Amino acid sequence: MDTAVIVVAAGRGSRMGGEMPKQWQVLSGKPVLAHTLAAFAGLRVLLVIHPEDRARAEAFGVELVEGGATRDASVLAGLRALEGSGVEAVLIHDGARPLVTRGLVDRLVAALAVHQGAAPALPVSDALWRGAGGLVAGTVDRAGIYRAQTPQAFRFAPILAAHRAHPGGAADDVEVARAAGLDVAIVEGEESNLKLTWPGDFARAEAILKGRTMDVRLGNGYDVHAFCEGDHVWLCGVKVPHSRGLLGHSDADVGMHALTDAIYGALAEGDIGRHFPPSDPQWKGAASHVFLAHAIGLAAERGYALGNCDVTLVCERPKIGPHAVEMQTELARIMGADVGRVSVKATTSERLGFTGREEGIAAIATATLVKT
Ligand SMILES: Nc1ccn([C@@H]2O[C@H](COP(=O)(O)OP(=O)(O)OP(=O)(O)O)[C@@H](O)[C@H]2O)c(=O)n1
Ligand SMILES: C[C@](O)(CO)[C@H](O)COP(=O)(O)O
Repeated sequence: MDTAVIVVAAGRGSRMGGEMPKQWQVLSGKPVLAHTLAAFAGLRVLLVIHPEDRARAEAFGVELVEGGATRDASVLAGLRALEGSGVEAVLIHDGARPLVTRGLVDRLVAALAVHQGAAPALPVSDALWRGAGGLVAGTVDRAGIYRAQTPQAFRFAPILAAHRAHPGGAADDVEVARAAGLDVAIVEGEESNLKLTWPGDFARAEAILKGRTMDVRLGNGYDVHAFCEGDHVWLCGVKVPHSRGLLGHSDADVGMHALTDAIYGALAEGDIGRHFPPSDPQWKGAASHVFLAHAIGLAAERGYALGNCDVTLVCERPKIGPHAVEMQTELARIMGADVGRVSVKATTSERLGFTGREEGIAAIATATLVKT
């Protein structure tokens, strides 16, 4: 199913307090929302913001839409913005839940194959009381009582219709869905997936992040393509005019192939040939962004985001320098990564060897993947 994510972040965080709304405050060195968005790397993300936050939100490089005065209104603004885009499923997530994991996201998406909705929750384990005037006034039966979390996942058309029909004031999107008669499966939530609500929650979140073990993977890739007749070459997603072309089963983008193999390498997942066999005619002439998007998507499925990558093109000509920034920008766009994490550079081989004789272009790439 074509899936998008709506991250609602238009609230003002009145219970948290502070100089700026909680989703913009710093948690372990970066804004809360930067943690939240990292969990959805590789997916289409729509960030619902307060109009006052537009300037700082633009730095994330995701689609933005302005929210409303209530959470319901903000979710509806996000759903409306996705209408007509072909999205079939949507995950609706609180920007104020920065510790969501990719594993939870995957379990929710899987549940949507059999249900109209799926949402994470944990059973209540403490006794529940009713209180009045500072005294215990009664006990509430906790059997079958759950603590609801987000992301809450739905098939797109029914949840849009449900939100349109709802009068407002719902606690969450599951309440809206159920009011419209949708079935919503309970998926096991995660204790760490807390919502930053009160001042003490930042310290809890910091402690959880510290406790998550650092898991960094490193991969390398190397590729070569020979020159042939032609008037341009594709390098790192950019069409570069040249007196020759590059020979290959796909578009022969040697830089993007090396980077794709570096990501597969970091995942111990072989190389492009394993996932897109050259013997398969459907990949003939394929644009190489398909391969790179697949590799980074596989990384995201396993819970990894790009740490950084570095591609070196080895050729006498064409000159790469004038195109390097455009190449970095294009690779970052395909991978849903910050452009500051993507490097493209070049070297000649001092006229030595096959690259020196201008028989072809070689590329090497390194990539790190970081567990989110
Ligand atoms: N008008 C609103 C209100 C809330 N939210 C978002 O909904 C999520 C959950 O809401 P909550 O924790 O209640 O956030 P706030 O409304 O910001 O907090 P408070 O109620 O303390 O003001 C948050 O990510 C928040 O930014 C939103 O997008 N639009
Ligand atoms: C949607 C939600 O996170 C589910 O637990 C929650 O209901 C929203 O937060 P609020 O504190 O109720 O506004």
